[in-house]
Amino acid sequence: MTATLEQRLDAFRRLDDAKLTFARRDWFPGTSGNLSIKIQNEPLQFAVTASGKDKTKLSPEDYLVVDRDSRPVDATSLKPSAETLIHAVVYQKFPQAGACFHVHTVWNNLISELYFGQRAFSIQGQELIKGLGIWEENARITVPIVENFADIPTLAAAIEKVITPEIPGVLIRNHGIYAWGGNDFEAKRHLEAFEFLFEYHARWLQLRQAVVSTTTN
Ligand SMILES: CSC[C@@H](O)[C@@H](O)C(=O)COP(=O)(O)O
Ligand SMILES: [Zn+2]
Repeated sequence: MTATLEQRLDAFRRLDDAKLTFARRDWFPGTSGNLSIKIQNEPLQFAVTASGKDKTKLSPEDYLVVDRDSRPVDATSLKPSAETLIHAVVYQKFPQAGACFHVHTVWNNLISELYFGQRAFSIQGQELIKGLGIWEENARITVPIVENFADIPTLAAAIEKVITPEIPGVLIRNHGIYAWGGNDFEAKRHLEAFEFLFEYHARWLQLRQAVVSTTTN
């Protein structure tokens, strides 16, 4: 069965909302980033951003519906995001995921490079960890980091290997983050929580260094 027109339009409208919200935060520099919302699991079909578009704008040619192999479901001149395969991997590994958002920010890039040696970034005792749906007191989370392979099937396979149901996101070294959730509301909340934690941690390191320098001089 293929997605109905109503389902497509609903997914496109939700993608418009998410896109404009993230664009206001400058989360799509240089046309980077891609977004998807799942329409159905069996067979997998999801709406995804078209490749190379200015994601700060809306146009009638922003999204298309693709299948598990990243192939457009309808005849179209639009090209799906170059990174569509990563969305497909997330939906196939976690059938309960309903939306997947990818942004490049300075903070997620800094954290991904700083902690690439450990292949993971960990943080503990931050209230915003609850934004990831983790409510235990003084929780510690660990976000996996993968190499930024230029070959997308290689990158998608590396991501597939490290993502877990506990942590709804993965960092790609000096590239960006993929975050997902049960629906677009939850994926947005997860993405915002991750970005807060990255920025907090990077700023904390800077501030701590500044304080150490002034007290030792
Ligand atoms: C223009 S730099 C970013 C791209 O190389 C890519 O990483 C990205 O996020 C956007 O690709 P796209 O094909 O538009 O979805
Ligand atoms: Zn990207």
